[in-house]
Amino acid sequence: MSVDAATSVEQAWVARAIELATENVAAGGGPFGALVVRDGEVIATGTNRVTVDLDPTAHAEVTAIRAACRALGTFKLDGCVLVTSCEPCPMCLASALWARVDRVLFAADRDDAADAGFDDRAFYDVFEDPRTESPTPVERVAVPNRNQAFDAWRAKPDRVEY
Ligand SMILES: Nc1nc2[nH]cnc2c(=O)[nH]1
Repeated sequence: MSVDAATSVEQAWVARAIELATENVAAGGGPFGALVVRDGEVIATGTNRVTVDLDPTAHAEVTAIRAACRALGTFKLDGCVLVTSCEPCPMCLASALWARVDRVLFAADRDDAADAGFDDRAFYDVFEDPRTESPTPVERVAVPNRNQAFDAWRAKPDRVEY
């Protein structure tokens, strides 16, 4: 869907995410804000808390997803829309996938984030561009019991799947 096709309600959600992001800068956090919306209702909001909480995973989208899950008492956000001031980074996109949100709406993109000094685009390149090597080595270690935990999982009849 193109940005131009967004409804005025969606535009208002995005505007709120940008407002949260801007307020968060003044509060000492990163310039990112997000909302989780279900049936037109804002379930939760989130801002970037990386430097405030000393948590590199505390991106706005992740904090919004965590807050929404707490508010709804679930780990599944199907039926929800994640609205964010900036295109989700690979971690936030993966979080949205794991949360099973129905849609993601964003305002600024990875190039805008790069212009502001953030590595979103560089990290996308690690996943999307085969010529880009991961700056962090990721190496497999050969062990005979590599599937031990998966075997335990498959054998557990009352496992909670997600
Ligand atoms: N989308 C997004 N990108 C980021 N890059 C660094 N922090 C963030 C964040 O909170 N959200």
